[in-house]
Amino acid sequence: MVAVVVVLINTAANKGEPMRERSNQATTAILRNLPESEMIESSSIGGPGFVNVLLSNNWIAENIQKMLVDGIETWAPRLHVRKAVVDFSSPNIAKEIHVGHLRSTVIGDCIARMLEFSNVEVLRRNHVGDWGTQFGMLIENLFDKFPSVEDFNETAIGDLKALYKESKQRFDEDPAFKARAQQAVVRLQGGEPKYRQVWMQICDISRKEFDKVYNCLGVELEEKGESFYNPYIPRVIEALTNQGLVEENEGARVIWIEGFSTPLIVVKKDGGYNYASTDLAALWYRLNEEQADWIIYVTDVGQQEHFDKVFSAAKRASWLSADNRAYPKASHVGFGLVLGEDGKRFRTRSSEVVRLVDLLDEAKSRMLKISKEKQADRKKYGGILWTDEELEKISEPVGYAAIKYADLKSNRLTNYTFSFKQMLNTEGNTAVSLLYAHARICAIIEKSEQNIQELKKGKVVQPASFEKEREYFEEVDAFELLEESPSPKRFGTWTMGNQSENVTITHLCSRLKKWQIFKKLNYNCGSSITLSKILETPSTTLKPIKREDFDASILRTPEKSSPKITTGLQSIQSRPDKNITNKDVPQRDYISLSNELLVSVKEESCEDIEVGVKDLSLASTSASLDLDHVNPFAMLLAVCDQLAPAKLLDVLSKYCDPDSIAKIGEGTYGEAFKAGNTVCKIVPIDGDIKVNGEVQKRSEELLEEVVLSLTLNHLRNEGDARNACTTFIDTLDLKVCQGPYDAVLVKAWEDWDDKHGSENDHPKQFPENQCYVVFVLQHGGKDLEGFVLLNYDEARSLLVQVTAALAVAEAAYEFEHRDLHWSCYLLFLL
Ligand SMILES: NC(=[NH2+])NCCC[C@H](N)C(=O)O
Repeated sequence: MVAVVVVLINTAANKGEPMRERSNQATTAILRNLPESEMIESSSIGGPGFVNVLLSNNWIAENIQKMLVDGIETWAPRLHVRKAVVDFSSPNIAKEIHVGHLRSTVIGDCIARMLEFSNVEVLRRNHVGDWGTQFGMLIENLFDKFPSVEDFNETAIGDLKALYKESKQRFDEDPAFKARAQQAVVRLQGGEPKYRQVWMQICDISRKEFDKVYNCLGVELEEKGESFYNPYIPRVIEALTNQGLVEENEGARVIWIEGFSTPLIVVKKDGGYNYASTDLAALWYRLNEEQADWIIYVTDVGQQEHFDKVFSAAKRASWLSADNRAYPKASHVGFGLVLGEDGKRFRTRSSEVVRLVDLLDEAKSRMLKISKEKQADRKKYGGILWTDEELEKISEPVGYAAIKYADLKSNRLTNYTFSFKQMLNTEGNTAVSLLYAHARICAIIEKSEQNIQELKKGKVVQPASFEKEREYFEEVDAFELLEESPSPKRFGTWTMGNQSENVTITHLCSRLKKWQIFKKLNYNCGSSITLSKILETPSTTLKPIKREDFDASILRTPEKSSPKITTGLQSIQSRPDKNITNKDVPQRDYISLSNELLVSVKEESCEDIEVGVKDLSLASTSASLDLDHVNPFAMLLAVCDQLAPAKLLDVLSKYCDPDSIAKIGEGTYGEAFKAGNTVCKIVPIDGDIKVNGEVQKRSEELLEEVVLSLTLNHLRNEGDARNACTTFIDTLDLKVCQGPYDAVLVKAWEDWDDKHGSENDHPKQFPENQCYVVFVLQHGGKDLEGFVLLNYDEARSLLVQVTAALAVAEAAYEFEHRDLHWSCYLLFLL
């Protein structure tokens, strides 16, 4: 395990020489003054402004071990804080709890957890807005609707949101109502029982809604709403006045704060208190009654100025120290807006505020849908099926976690775009994939049947070498392959392979590595080594590879493989066709298996190598085949050894009785038919109509594929031991055809359709002059998607063979398969 810490000293370091000079001095000074520490393995300058510090593997291993034995708590930082108030979530009664409050809830809970982890006593405060002027209009409106207080209850009050809307409209439009509402605030705040009672009922309804959200998110909060601090306000204002901080301003009483053009209003013109008066009283209470050392407020960045002013007033009153680092202290933790995918404020389609319960529900139901889709896959491939209850059960926490995680992962201070699609992605940096990884780790631990608690207490685990890590992951990959394949899961298939045989996959890796090193060493003196020899690849067996020590005596002089690549083309060049250029395919002069190798070569030759490698690439036809000057269709014919296109049935019937031809598969590319022992892949080309919803491939594209097949066929040349491998499917023949599907083919197509339901277009649609390329291939067996891997050895053997084949093809022809999926593997047992 290695960690590299990069310290950015000055981003402006590149801007000018003096700056660079200074940054160099700084990095050197830091390096020189880094104290000796067992934590640090080594340190170096990593460019202007950067110091790289490599953490010691031993130190990390020892500490992780200590943590495993003594518990993660021992890693808790020691803070100079005994008690903290985290003021978060804090929605407003009778108003909707919205996505802004969701952010506050998620971020605030996270801060509270971190402090709790650090052994700080945390007061998780829900500073709900339960004391605003909104209550006047709500209560007055309710009195109009239900003249008798006894009639009030939750069902009668019903939807608070609607009540709020209605009351607000009356308040704005009807001056008499407005006056009554204002009176009602005074009566409520004066403590009149009738008003108090309705107010409490309204608060209860809102509270229930808030609690639903907190339950879903697993967040605990203790409500101390604005109303709680109301009795403290007069005393606090009086104290501040006595300190000479409160002044008259335009009829209001205010505190002036340096640096702000408007003061902090603490008593309104009408003598009422406001948000700021409450926050001053709350701050006083938290400092003096609750004796908190650190008070943290989590709200959107829009409230930054409010808190700056409140904190500055508290500093002027010496409640807080002027030094921001000193305790007790108060901090505002702001966050950006939540935006919809349209870049605007997150709203419902009818531009209403989104209800948080609905939002959480939607995350759950979308997750359920995704889980069900995965279930359908498992059904298809024979995986373990879950019951509906189980699916339901996992969708809830995963869906909710997705929302939380997406929020926490985003930059706190910038606006954040809410996207279900992104947050519920099963891959990438999302809660879903993290939880999946966690579940897998748990499954591995469970399957290992080891007592983890006991293992933890064992002796210090020496830092694993990379070799071992790789070995481990290769094994895990083999397991994964087993699990993903439709293997029988219930039988005892999780055996670790045949331990008595001296078989390890590591040997493949170490041999590959040695081979690379040898190549590197011998690059300039011109010797190479035969990869297939080193690998001792079992070409088509599903038996495990045997241990074979590397034998340096098999070093050979590298003769490049290019003459072989071009065999197919050379046969074209000898044909009389005028359209084909006589341009020779460049000789393959450079073999590069890794960047490491490229980098190690002397500088002046780097460019040549790059050019060489480009020329070699099978994809860069421009270098090997000058397509600007040839007719690709003619070229295709020539490569296929034809003067004119053949008929489909003539090609296929070479291998069997036409009536026995059967369709065996399909893709958007075309269709596969079984003809005797071969599989004929028919790919329509060059036509103008769309086939299976796609534009048809052009001759030039097929030409590439055809040359590729021929090229890979050369690997089968078993007479030559260099880079030999028979793992790639044998291309027995290649033909360009023309004309519609023959009746037997149409019948075969329809038979398959009856059984499997084709997703492809009916071949009837092909016009008279439709062209195709037919790949006649060796029948390779069953594809991995449907193949049952029975044990670890089989999975490993498959991985070894595939890896080896890819390595051989890469060594020989720079071939890279960039889209390997499980229908690309065909398997059969020997
Ligand atoms: N002490 C505080 N001011 N806390 C934050 C309260 C947030 C406020 N109720 C709002 O919805 O924006």
